[in-house]
Amino acid sequence: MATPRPAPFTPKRPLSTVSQETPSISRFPSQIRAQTPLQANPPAKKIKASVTSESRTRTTAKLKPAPAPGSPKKTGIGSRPPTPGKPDSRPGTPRTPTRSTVDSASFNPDFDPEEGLVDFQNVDVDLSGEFDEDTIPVANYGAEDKVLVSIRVRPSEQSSAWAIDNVHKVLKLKEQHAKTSASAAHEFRFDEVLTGSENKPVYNATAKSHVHAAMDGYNAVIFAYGQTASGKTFTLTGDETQPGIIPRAMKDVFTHIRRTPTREYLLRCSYLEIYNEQIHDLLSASGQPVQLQGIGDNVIISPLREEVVTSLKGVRAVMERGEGNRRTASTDWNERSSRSHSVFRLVIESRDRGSSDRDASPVRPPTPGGPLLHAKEGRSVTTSVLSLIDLAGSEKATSDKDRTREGKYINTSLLTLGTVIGTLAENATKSSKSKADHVPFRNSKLTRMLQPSLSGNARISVICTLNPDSSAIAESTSTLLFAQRVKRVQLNALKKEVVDTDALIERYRKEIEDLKRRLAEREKDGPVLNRRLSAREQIDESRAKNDMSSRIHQLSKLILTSQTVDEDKGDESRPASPSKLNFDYTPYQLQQELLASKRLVETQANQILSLEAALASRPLLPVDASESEKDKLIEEQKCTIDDLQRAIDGFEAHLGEPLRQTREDVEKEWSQRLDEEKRLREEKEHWANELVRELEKEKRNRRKLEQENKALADFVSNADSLGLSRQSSSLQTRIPMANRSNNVLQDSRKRSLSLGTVMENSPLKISNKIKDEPSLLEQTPEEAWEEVADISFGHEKSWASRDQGEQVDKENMPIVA
Ligand SMILES: Nc1ncnc2c1ncn2[C@@H]1O[C@H](COP(=O)(O)OP(=O)(O)OP(=O)(O)O)[C@@H](O)[C@H]1O
Repeated sequence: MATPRPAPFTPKRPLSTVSQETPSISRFPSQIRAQTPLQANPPAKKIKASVTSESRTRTTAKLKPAPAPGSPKKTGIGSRPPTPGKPDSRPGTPRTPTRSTVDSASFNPDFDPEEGLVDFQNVDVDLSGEFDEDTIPVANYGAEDKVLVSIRVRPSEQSSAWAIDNVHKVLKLKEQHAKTSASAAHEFRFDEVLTGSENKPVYNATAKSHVHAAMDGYNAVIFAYGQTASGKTFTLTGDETQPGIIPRAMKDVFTHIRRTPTREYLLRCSYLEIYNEQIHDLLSASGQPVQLQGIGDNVIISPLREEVVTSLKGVRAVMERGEGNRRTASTDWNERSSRSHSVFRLVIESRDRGSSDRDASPVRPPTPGGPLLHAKEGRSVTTSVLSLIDLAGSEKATSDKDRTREGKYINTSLLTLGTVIGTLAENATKSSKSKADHVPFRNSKLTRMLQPSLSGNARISVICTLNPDSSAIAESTSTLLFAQRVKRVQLNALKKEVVDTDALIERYRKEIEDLKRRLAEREKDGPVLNRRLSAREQIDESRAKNDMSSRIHQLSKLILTSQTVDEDKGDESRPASPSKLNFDYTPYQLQQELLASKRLVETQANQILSLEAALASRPLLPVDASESEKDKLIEEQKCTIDDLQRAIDGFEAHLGEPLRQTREDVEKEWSQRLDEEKRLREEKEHWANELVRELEKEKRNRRKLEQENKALADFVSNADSLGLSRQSSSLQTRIPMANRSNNVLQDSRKRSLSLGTVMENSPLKISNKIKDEPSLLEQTPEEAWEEVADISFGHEKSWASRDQGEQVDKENMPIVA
């Protein structure tokens, strides 16, 4: 049996406050609308149906009776007024690119990056009448370790089912309803219990201290939770007469800057939504799904467009653009129900402006629990993120198929949020961390995105919105139980700061200054230079200047975008180039972007090189290292030296030994050869001396023989001349002469024998020719005699013929003779 559908809460608003033509800015004050450039050209955005816009009630507005249960007014998307530039705004359909008209960092060569830095002098606070001008509260958020949980009960035309005690911050179900409800006995107590349509007290009680915590360097999360049509969007965004938490928070941010002359700030904002478990960047026209990367509590949202904002007006414009891209639809309970969880993020970077300013300025007291911001040279950079989350409302099944499907996703993620909060609350009560239960953060995109904050690294404020009607008691009780669980979650948020004074922001600032100086020089020389340049060169020069401007612009954006990550890197987290490509740019602008990116890569490559060089040349120990550190280093180096020595010894033992052996063997062999050669030489010298001596002796003997031969010849000739008997005398003469010659030959033979012995043993080589010639020593006495006779009587002739006919080696001459 179909249960009667609860009456939708659609309080009406007087038509005069909102016009049909400008529905997109229905949530902002009319005076703001007048200032924004969107007025002339309203941005493409999905809006609540005019009926819904009108239905927003003022504080004192009387709520009109709701349509009869069971017959909800289904306006539907198709029945909404046409939205300029957005023909089909159906949930889930691709969104038409929207162009930023904000004074956030748009692509403009004349953009001065210094303008991106906001301080107390140049901040545009744009104080409006409806905003609170209270002094900044210095809340004790530093000591806070619990989630700030508040209940906001929406006004209702019906009588409330709940007894509300604002003073004691207690809610209790009324008697008449308690009988049938499970929460009958429950009395719910929270940090704040708020009623009415005034958003200012809600902001002051639930968000203000967290906004200032974010400005002071803490991550802060403020989110609204509750059933559909209970007032989450109204609380966070509000309308033109009742700005919600987000516009008030933004206004407070700029007020804070104006009141803090000691620091300078850089603000970036992004806007995304989780629709059917897919994350979409509400500021990017690319339609590219956003991914969650990182490990554990380190969650990177990428690619995500972040826009530098320098004024409240700029923030509003960015918000409007994002709002326009949000998926909303009419449901049975809400004419413009949020069909997604939306997250508005503001990244706040700040740094000290220097000691002189600090001394002169009124200084806020240091934040309790947080580290001091002042680094060595007082230029540390503090980064924090303020997240403002409007959750989709939990709901029962609707009559629309698409809404039912969306509702399933919404309910699943809210259920996961509940489970995560429940587990965290349970874990907070456990004494040891090892007993802690696994927290299923990854079960939904919402909880995964909130993991760092829910794990404790953020100040959290939860505003649970209630529909006080009796028909919603079950949902309200569920919401209150969720709120109770959240209250038990333990927090431990710390400031996030870059203590290193060489932070990126500083380095890029230097580069920006350098580029600006160079650009100014070119501008100065421009007129003179242009006269000398051809038309083509002038265009090139102009392009170069544009490149420089783009580069300045790009760098100024880079300073602010350390959150993005290279997709290809997977889970590895590192600062990377931001994904800020705007497809609304003209081709020329895209080219400029490309050029600027290329140059950035080059610069970063150079920076890497110089860092590597610095790393390589850095001393092993700092100058002010302690003695123990030095001793330790010496000890380590000694160990290294010992190791090296051992290695050298090992080398000697295993490789040096064979080499030495070889060398010794070679040396020995050559030394033996040398000795042998020396010995042979000595022997030769010795025999040469012997030969010389023998030769001399032979010469003497020869001379003696010649003398004897001559004397004999003289004697014979004298005897012949005396006429002695020729026969007898010749015979007689011959005999003694023969005897005598024999004697001489015998002597010669002896001498030759001794010389022959010498020659035989001599190492000197004797010519074969001489060897073959018959020696006197080997001749018979008769032959010798003939020879002698021949010598006696024809020696002159004999020697002459020898000279002519025979080639006798002179060396052998004495021997033969
Ligand atoms: N405190 C309030 N005072 C006056 N009007 C309110 C209040 N809370 C909610 N409303 C009105 O109730 C209607 C539904 O509120 P709202 O859209 O904020 O609900 P929601 O919780 O965001 O719903 P959903 O989850 O479906 O998006 C709106 O028209 C809104 O103006």
